Amino acid sequence: MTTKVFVDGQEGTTGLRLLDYLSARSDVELLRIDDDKRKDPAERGRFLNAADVAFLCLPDAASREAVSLVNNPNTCIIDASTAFRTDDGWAYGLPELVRGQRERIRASKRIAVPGCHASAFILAVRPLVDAGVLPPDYPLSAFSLTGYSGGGKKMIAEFEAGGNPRLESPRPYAMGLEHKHLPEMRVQSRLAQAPVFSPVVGNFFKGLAVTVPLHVNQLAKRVTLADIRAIYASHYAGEQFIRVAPDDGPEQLDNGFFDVQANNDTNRADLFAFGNGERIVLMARLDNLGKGAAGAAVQCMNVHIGADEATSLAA
Ligand SMILES: NC(=O)C1=CN([C@@H]2O[C@H](COP(=O)(O)OP(=O)(O)OC[C@H]3O[C@@H](n4cnc5c(N)ncnc54)[C@H](OP(=O)(O)O)[C@@H]3O)[C@@H](O)[C@H]2O)C=CC1
Ligand SMILES: CC(=O)N[C@@H](CCC(=O)OP(=O)(O)O)C(=O)O
Repeated sequence: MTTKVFVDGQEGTTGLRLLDYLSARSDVELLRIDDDKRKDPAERGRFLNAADVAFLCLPDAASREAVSLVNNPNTCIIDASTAFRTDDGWAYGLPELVRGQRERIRASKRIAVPGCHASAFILAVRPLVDAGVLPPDYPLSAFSLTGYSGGGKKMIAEFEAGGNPRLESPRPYAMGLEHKHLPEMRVQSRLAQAPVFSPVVGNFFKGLAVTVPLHVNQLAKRVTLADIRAIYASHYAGEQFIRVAPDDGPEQLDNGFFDVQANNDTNRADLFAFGNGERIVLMARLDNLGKGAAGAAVQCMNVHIGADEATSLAA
């Protein structure tokens, strides 16, 4: 039996990537809207209601509109936008979050795909909160290094047009400390307050790494780097898309340098703990268009329809 799939936002960065993943699949029938009607709400509504799975790869407002157009109770919506990620009526689309999350994704007809920075942050932080190491009221901060494809078509065009020397060096942004991923970071990590979060976009297409600094003497209990790696290994035991770095050796660091792009073209997230025993940084790395967006959306569909979770995805 094939699954009828519609991608609303098929011409955008995430939408095009999703179509790449899906077009090779024999278990999926892609419903394609005519290009000149792709922003026509009536036509979108027809396609959304004809789909078993509808991916929304749209700005938040257009996602909300798409949801309002769906009246078929069988249509499962998998939304890549920020609109519903902390909404109780939606399953958070991170199957590895905690035991039981896959069942939520399987059972729900409304699935919100996590933000790219948020995915990395939550994967690094949530296990330590659940293990009682990181107090929920710890004053966390974090920064993220990301490729420019995270900014969608507009930012890609700016970087690729060339001729702007200001885009050559890394650019910190969201300086008002109100980045749109803060609510999901707080809620899905079970923190009392949002972190001070500073993203930095660099002159490379894709790849993302979030860094979370910790003072060991401020934690609820003293832990070593090995303890943190063991907590990760236990939390993510059996997870094919999560890799826990076992040490800080040359496999993890290239002459002491960290490679932000090493997970590109995979759906994998790598987790690290570095430091000197007193001062620690947690790091999580992923492809912002893979596990950070389209890969995660496909993984959610695989879980929801009961397909092999790795179909179309590289670990
Ligand atoms: N890029 C990334 O790394 C990630 C993005 N996301 C999220 O995914 C969503 C899409 O992002 P991204 O692909 O980067 O964005 P893009 O700007 O690349 O693409 C958005 C697409 O939506 C189309 N669109 C806009 N309004 C409407 C409408 N009313 N009806 C139908 N189509 C519409 C746009 O059309 P047009 O081509 O005419 O502009 C465009 O093709 C966003 O919510 C974003 O937050 C999530 C995770 C990561
Ligand atoms: C470089 C850049 O601008 N990145 C985007 C994040 C893209 C993403 O994953 O977030 P959403 O799914 O919430 O869009 C940003 O920081 O807003």
